[in-house]
Amino acid sequence: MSVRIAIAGASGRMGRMLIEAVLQSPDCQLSGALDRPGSLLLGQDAGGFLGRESGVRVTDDLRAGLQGAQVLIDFTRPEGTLAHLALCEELGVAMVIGTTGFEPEQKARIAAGAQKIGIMMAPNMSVGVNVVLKLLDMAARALNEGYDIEIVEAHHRHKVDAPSGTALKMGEVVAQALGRDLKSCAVYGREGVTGERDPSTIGFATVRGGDIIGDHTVLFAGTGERIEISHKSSSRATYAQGSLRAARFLARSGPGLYDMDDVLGLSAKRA
Ligand SMILES: NC(=O)C1=CN([C@@H]2O[C@H](COP(=O)(O)OP(=O)(O)OC[C@H]3O[C@@H](n4cnc5c(N)ncnc54)[C@H](OP(=O)(O)O)[C@@H]3O)[C@@H](O)[C@H]2O)C=CC1
Ligand SMILES: O=C(O)C1=N[C@H](C(=O)O)C[C@H](O)C1
Repeated sequence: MSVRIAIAGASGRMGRMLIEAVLQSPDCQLSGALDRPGSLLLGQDAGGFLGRESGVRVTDDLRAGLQGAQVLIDFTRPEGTLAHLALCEELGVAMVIGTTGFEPEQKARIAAGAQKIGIMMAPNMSVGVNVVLKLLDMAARALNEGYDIEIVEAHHRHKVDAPSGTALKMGEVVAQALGRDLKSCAVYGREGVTGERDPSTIGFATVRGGDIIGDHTVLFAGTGERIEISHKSSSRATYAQGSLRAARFLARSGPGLYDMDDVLGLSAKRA
C-alpha cells in the first residue's frame, strides 16, 4: 500500500522538490497539493512544472486538498503550518513539519496537536545533518573546557528566518551537552566594542546570499588548534528524501511528537 501524501506550499522551493520526490517514489502517492490564495499555480496540475500529469490540481481549499491524505508535508511559514495543523487534527491527517522560525508558544501548540495526530518536526530533514548532531554532542562533551564555540550558517538570499532552524538546533545540542541553557548563553552577532569573548557563550553568525542551499559549521576554537564540524547541502533533494522517510514512518505510527532520531532509529528513547 502506498502512502498518500499531500504537499503544502506546492509552489515553494521545497514544495516543488517534494512533489517531484513523491511522484518518483513507487511507494508514495500524491493525494493533494495546497497553495495560498492568489498563487499562480491554483487549478494547475501539480506535476505541470515537471512536464508530467499527476492528476492532482493545486488548490487553496485546504479541506479538499487534504481529502484522502494520510500525511501532510508542510514546508511553509509558521502561520501557515499552524493553520494546516488545526485542520489536520480535525481530519486525523499526520504531519511532517519542516518549516522553521517558530516562536516557543507556536512550538507548544504543535506539541499539543501531537496528542491527537502523529507529527514529525525537524529543522533539517537531511540524514547527514542529523548524524552531525550526534557528532556535535560527542565533540562538545570531549571539548568541554578551553574551546570557544561558534556556529556559522549560510543560506540563499530568499531565506526569511535567522539563524537557521538547523543552527539553533546545533546550538541546543551543544549547550545541552555542556549543561548550559542556550537562551542565556547565545550571542547572535557582534558589533562595536564588544569586549573580550565570554568563554561560556555560544556565538552565531549568519550569511545570506545567492543560491546557497544550506551550509552549517560548528567551530570549536581552542589554544593551538581548532576543530570544525561542517555540513553542506548541494541539493534540496536531501530534505525531500528525509521528509518521505518521515512520512512513511508516520503512516505506521500513532499520535505523538517525533523527530528525525525517531525516523532514523537513532533515538536514545529506543535504546
Ligand atoms: N526542515 C528542513 O529540512 C528544511 C526546512 N526548510 C524550511 O521550509 C520553509 C519553506 O522554505 P522554502 O521552500 O525555501 O520557502 P518558499 O518561500 O520557497 O516556499 C514557501 C511556500 O509556502 C507558502 N506559504 C507562505 N506563507 C504561507 C502561509 N501563511 N500559509 C500557507 N502557505 C504559505 C508559499 O506561498 P507563496 O509563494 O504564495 O508565498 C510557498 O508556496 C522555511 O521555513 C525553511 O526554513 C527549508 C528547507 C529544508
Ligand atoms: O530555508 C532553507 O533553505 C533551509 N532551512 C532550514 C533551516 O532553517 O535550518 C534547513 C536548511 O538549512 C535549508
